[in-house]
Amino acid sequence: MTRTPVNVTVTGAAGQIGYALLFRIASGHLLGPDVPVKLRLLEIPQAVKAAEGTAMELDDCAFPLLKGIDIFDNPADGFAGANIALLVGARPRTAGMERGDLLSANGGIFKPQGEAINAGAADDIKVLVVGNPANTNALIAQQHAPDVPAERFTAMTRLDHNRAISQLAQKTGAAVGDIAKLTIWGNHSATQYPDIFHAEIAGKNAAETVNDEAWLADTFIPTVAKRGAAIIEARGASSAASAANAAIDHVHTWVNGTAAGDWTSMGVVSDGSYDVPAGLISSFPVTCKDGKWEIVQGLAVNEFSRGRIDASVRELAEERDAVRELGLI
Ligand SMILES: NC(=O)c1ccc[n+]([C@@H]2O[C@H](COP(=O)([O-])OP(=O)(O)OC[C@H]3O[C@@H](n4cnc5c(N)ncnc54)[C@H](O)[C@@H]3O)[C@@H](O)[C@H]2O)c1
Ligand SMILES: O=C(O)C[C@H](O)C(=O)O
Repeated sequence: MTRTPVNVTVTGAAGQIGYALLFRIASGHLLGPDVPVKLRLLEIPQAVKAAEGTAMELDDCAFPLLKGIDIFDNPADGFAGANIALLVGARPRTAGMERGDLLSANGGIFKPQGEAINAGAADDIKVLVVGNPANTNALIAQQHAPDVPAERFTAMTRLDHNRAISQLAQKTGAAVGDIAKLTIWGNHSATQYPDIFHAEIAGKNAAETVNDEAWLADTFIPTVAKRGAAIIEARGASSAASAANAAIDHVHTWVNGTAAGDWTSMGVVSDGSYDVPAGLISSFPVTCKDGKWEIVQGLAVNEFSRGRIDASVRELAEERDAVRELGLI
């Protein structure tokens, strides 16, 4: 049976994450080896020519699953009929820019994109926001798409999740595949909280296995939370291939489900679980099944974790209040 191709819109397609992402989507890593895709690349007018160059390279790969590439310079056309939308393009922070300026500049991008998704995306649209500040950009887009169920808007903390697994594997000598139930809570920022108290290494509790609270507080958490800045310092540019890989992981898990006995981390609209104010887009432990996510319930939150979750959630609330004051939501 021939499947109808899935329309995947990628914004910021000519950027560095876009370049690392598009070839993996086209080769079947996003949705699976049997799912044909059509790519819809959205860029600003000045970058359309570069996106055309990437499209030429995609053609040159002769990917059997790639059924078409269209390039747009406006959100209305870019999101028309989209089943999956990866919102990567964003305004980076430049020297001297205050947080309010950054939120305002990104509001100018994510408000019209939310409106365009509301107006023209497919009924089953799923949105992943990668562009920073990812959680608050997702909130802005979601608030401007009132006809789309709020749970379809998510923000990426899978890169943080993967980073934390890798750090824990290096500390313990475990295989990454043996690590499960790790959680990133809160914001995709330096306040995020990578939590190993419920994590397991080959079925054994990770925090008990590590048994080193000083390492947890002084090495593990800051290393994971500041990894983005460390990559920028080392590479002279922000993470690209690992960010693209995490975006692939996020959507693949959302669509195809979490493994039995495991969960993942996603920035999702809070329903008030774990005392995170309802409506904020915060990272939680989630399971996915049949294309839907659910927050893992009933985890005990100790004092160590509580203060760190609260601090990151406070930052999210401040960002929400700032974009509200700017009239962006
Ligand atoms: N959530 C995460 O874990 C994570 C990780 C890494 C990077 N990021 C963020 O992802 C974003 C993209 O990173 P990059 O390295 O690809 O940046 P980049 O500067 O290389 O590319 C961004 C692209 O977005 C395009 N763009 C800007 N405004 C647009 C708009 N309104 N519509 C469509 N396209 C637009 C630009 O023309 C550019 O081609 C940044 O905000 C970065 O901070 C997030
Ligand atoms: O682009 C950044 O500021 C860093 C990025 O979000 C990352 O976590 O690598």
